[in-house]
Amino acid sequence: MERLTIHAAQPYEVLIGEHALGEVNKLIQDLQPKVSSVLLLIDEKVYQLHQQTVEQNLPHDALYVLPQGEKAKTFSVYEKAMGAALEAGLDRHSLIIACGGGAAGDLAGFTAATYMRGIRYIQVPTTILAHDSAVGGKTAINHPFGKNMTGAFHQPSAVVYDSLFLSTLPLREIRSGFAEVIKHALIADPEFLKELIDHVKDLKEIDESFLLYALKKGIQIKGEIVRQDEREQNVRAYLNFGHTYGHAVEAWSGFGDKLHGESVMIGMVYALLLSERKTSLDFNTDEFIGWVKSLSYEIHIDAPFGELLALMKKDKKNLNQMIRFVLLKTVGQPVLTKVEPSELEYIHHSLKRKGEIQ
Ligand SMILES: NC(=O)c1ccc[n+]([C@@H]2O[C@H](COP(=O)([O-])OP(=O)(O)OC[C@H]3O[C@@H](n4cnc5c(N)ncnc54)[C@H](O)[C@@H]3O)[C@@H](O)[C@H]2O)c1
Ligand SMILES: O=C(O)C(=O)C[C@@H](O)[C@H](O)[C@H](O)COP(=O)(O)O
Ligand SMILES: [Zn+2]
Repeated sequence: MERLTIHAAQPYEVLIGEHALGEVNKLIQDLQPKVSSVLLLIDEKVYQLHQQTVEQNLPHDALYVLPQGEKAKTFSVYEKAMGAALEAGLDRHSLIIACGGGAAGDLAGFTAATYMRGIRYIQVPTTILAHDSAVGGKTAINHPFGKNMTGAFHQPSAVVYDSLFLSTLPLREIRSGFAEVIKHALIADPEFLKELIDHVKDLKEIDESFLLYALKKGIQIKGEIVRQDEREQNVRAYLNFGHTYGHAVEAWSGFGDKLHGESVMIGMVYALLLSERKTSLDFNTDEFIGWVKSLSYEIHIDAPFGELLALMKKDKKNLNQMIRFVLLKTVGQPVLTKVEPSELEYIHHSLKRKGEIQ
């Protein structure tokens, strides 16, 4: 197990690797002010698969089981989680443990951010994707109008990322989660991207130690951006690479039909094609597309452009009614750029053509 530090205004540790869960008890005991009680909010599937491990390692006074995955990020589940916190009698020195993927983490984090105007929480991520979601303090629930439309910045007190959970992930979730690893490489580190392309030929067979290395690297990249800009006033927007079109795809498909990482991959390929037109991108996009297709990622969605545009018009990065996209000049050099709907429509059709070519 290793420890990384996230240098937010209030720094905190990420414990990552084998046996990290064994540290939770001590970690909670050491928190100041002393924790008065603990509510565990846990993804249903994770509880089913790992109940014994969870009961042994995550101390709690009350437990509330969340619906699986994205179904947890709704107003009605938020109300129920809040009710569970009230019923458990949490006070301002209580703690919430968020255990699950990004959806459970976002819902539990938002519950912690708003319970009595904010109590502490720790993240216990259980998916590959959650190397991203558990770190950085973005918490939220969805609205039919768009992803994460109600939320708060609220940093966890710690992140405990035990690799034991990853062994039960279905391939589709591995693929979805790995898209955010690729995102971290694209926005920050050409060497890392090269390592990913060289090592990862089949997502069913990623070497365990390489996976852990890649997750740590992703967390370090994200941590450095969060250090510079915790509340997305400037460079944090780069972490949103692939998410403008990606979130539209996710919302259009009803939150669940297309997974977050699957949608982000479509959004990243879209943003690369847009970069070719807007920034004279210095990158071999076709080679990249070949690689991600070989990993069985889809790179387009058959959705009407007008409906995706309406969703992109609600994106949180927009200013003064202008859609703003994170584009790349080259790998490791993102830039936030205003884009016209006509340019977006052109790329939507190019992407469809590329997506249809085998
Ligand atoms: N807050 C952030 O900074 C941030 C960053 C990236 C993504 N997100 C959010 O994260 C969410 C996606 O997270 P995710 O991909 O982790 O998906 P998820 O939380 O929806 O979980 C995916 C599925 O895997 C199951 N699962 C979880 N852990 C498992 C395990 N160890 N073994 C077997 N099954 C397991 C869940 O029950 C669910 O069905 C999206 O809502 C996205 O918006 C947030
Ligand atoms: O941490 C960030 O900042 C990100 O943008 C990370 C994204 O991967 C993540 O999906 C995030 O939830 C998107 O945030 P949003 O502000 O676009 O809702
Ligand atoms: Zn994301």
